[in-house]
Amino acid sequence: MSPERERRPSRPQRGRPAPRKQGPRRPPAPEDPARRVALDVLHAVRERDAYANLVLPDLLRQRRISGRDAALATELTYGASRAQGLLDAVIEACIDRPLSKVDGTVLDCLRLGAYQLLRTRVPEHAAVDAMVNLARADAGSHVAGFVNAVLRKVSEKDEAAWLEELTPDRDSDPIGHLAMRTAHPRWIARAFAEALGDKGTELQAALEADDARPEVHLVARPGEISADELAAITGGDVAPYSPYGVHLPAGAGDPGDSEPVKEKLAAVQDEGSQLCAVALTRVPLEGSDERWLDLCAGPGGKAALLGALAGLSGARVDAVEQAPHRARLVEKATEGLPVTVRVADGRDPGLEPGYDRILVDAPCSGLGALRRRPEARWRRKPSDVSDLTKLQSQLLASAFELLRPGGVLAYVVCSPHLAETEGVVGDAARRAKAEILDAREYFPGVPQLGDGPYVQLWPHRHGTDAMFCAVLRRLE
Ligand SMILES: C[S@@+](CC[C@H](N)C(=O)[O-])C[C@H]1O[C@@H](n2cnc3c(N)ncnc32)[C@H](O)[C@@H]1O
Repeated sequence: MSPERERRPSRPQRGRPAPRKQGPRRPPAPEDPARRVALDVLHAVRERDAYANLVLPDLLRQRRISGRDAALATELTYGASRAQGLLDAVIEACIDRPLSKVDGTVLDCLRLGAYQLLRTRVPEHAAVDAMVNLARADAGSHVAGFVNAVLRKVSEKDEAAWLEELTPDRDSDPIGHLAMRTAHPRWIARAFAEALGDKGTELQAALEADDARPEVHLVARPGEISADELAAITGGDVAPYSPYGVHLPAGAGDPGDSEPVKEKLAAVQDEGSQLCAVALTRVPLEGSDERWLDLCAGPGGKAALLGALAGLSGARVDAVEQAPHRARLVEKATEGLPVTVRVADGRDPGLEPGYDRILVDAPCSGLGALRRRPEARWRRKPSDVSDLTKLQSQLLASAFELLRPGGVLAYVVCSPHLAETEGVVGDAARRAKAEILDAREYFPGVPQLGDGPYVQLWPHRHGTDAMFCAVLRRLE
């Protein structure tokens, strides 16, 4: 064993990255464009809270990277982002201080290097040398020895052996065990376990499905094109549950390029979102059924579906959105439909009460759609949930004020976290004197919906995002 491997590497420096001695960030290393892009994306995510799946395609385009290099850059960026917790645990086991004391740029290099060593077939020397070079370029030559030593230590074991060493015991800590095995933060694994009422095989299936890349779903605009026609044109499959849904095959290319989407006969929308919007329209009503409201409408996916269905039944939709730029997206999505978009705070939107149907698709932690954003699970914090539940309760209370007696409301969040789902709804229903309806009735044909009255969809059960839907009727 080399002396490097015997020594426990020490950290290169404390605190923030060393100022670069040669002015601004270096141009991409021409000999290793894939790793350079991956590193730059991790940097943007860490420093600017950027979204990897937005930054990466931009950088690939700007730098004209395609083919195998683009594929490698994508694999490294998304893989290292998803597996961050596991990679960090391994790196921490290879150094003699907390990870928080490692310079951010160096840490990005270590994460990318560890990912290559543990989860790809990149040869050890290629992975280590490449990351040492990048670390040297970005953080200075004094870090090269440290990065080299840490990565050599990481490479002494494969992923299975590291997991064996680092994973808590399944019997004494089942949630910690699965969290580490599936590279999820413990608090998210616990939230899933509480929502599922399971810490075993089903939790494992849920966490594994959360790691898989989601299929792309389209919604066929009601009255314009049927799901059958849309499936035939796009080469997709008619969705199993939504009457308007189509699942595109993997690798079908950019759905925005397909003719039906360009002509606004269809749009990209997860089947779970379609089901929740449609559920609201399925609830029987006595009396008028003309005024519908979408209280949190941006960017307009559900408003467009509701608008199309309203158009077919002679109703109109008011779509409220607080953020002006998102309200513009709603306008674009609902062009030509009987939808009026208003920029307002849904907690006090200044609208005339008396709505027949209201959708509250509330801002939420998004724990149900983590699979769409590789880094999202590591960015979210438990405190996000407590901040959001207050806003969710206020929006729901406002919606009840605007609903007519006998009118119906769907409360939807893309999260299975019990505080954001049952917690918010139970409180609001008590305060507003509302009846909680059995939402499962409005999801016909959808299996595994549990005991009700709420509907919680799951990627591993339904192939959808983990959307939650409660349906309530105002009593008086
Ligand atoms: C989950 S998203 C809605 C998704 C949308 N229904 C769709 O299907 O495309 C929640 C939206 O609520 C908006 N929002 C946040 N706070 C709000 C408030 N106080 N009033 C109205 N809208 C708000 C956010 O800007 C965001 O666009």
